[in-house]
Amino acid sequence: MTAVLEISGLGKTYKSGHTALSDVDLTINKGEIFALLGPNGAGKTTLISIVCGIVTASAGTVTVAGHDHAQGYRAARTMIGLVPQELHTDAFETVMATVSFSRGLFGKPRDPAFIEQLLRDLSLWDKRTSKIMELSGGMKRRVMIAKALSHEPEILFLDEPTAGVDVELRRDMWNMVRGLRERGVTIILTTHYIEEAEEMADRVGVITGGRLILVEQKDELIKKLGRKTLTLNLAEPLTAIPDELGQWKLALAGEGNELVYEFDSRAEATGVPSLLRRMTDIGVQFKDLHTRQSSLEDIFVGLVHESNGAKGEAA
Ligand SMILES: Nc1ncnc2c1ncn2[C@@H]1O[C@H](COP(=O)(O)OP(=O)(O)OP(=O)(O)O)[C@@H](O)[C@H]1O
Repeated sequence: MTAVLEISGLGKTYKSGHTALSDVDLTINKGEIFALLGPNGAGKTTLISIVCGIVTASAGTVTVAGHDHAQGYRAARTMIGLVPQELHTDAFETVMATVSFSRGLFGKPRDPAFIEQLLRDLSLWDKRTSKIMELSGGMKRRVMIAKALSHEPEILFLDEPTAGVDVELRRDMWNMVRGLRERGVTIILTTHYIEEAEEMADRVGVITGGRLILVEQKDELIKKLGRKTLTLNLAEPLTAIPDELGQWKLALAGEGNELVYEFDSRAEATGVPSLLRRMTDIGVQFKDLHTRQSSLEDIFVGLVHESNGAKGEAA
């Protein structure tokens, strides 16, 4: 695996005195899709903005494909495309002029065939002579993507790309992301839609309070997702878990009226059938049962909560 982006000891304290990032270390590999998850104000945009040269870091280093960000900024920045959260572009220009101009800004030679293909891929070709101000919000977002890709970057940052977009644009966006990945482009996105990260990302990072608290392969997270909880509503309450049920990881809840069993739903033997048989054998009856699958959202919320709790304790 080749590292395309290396972030080390990155920190940012704004002039207001607010520390938005603390000691962030992160390595992104070429060709991967990395999702950065975090609650509002976690520091996601600050992180992206530093890498894209919009905000200056207070501490740490950023290296883009071997180019040190501070010394070789131009070379580093040319390799990066950014689709920002906020849409800002010249309202009076046409789509074609806006996108072609962006390419020129990075010193790339004109390539009308490339721009045409890009506009076609983003369903913007028919709108190429329209002024930006005449476009719908979704179309404007497509223009922002076309601008970000106009200089053929190797790394694409998407900051909340699907917030407030319609289903069609979201689908197009993900098709585009998959297509770019096939061509070896590295994609780093922030999203509030955790299912999206679940579907698209190779790896996931969770950031909260300016700290990167977890970076993990999505498959690993899916293993965690595989955890299920079975709750059995008992016919008669229990005061303790019977010794005969000692081999299962059980807990009593609901004042002894519920028996809760947590298990790995992907495991070959979940232990559920044998547990139910054993309960029947020893005369512990249940009226009802239900299962619940933990989602990435549960894991995410739990992590953020834990981290905030730890901060509170430390304070
Ligand atoms: N220019 C600034 N001056 C002072 N504080 C700032 C500035 N920009 C951002 N912040 C603060 O830094 C923190 C991190 O903000 P950032 O925009 O990076 O978060 P985020 O994770 O992108 O949030 P969201 O999901 O809401 O976009 C927030 O508390 C924010 O108020």
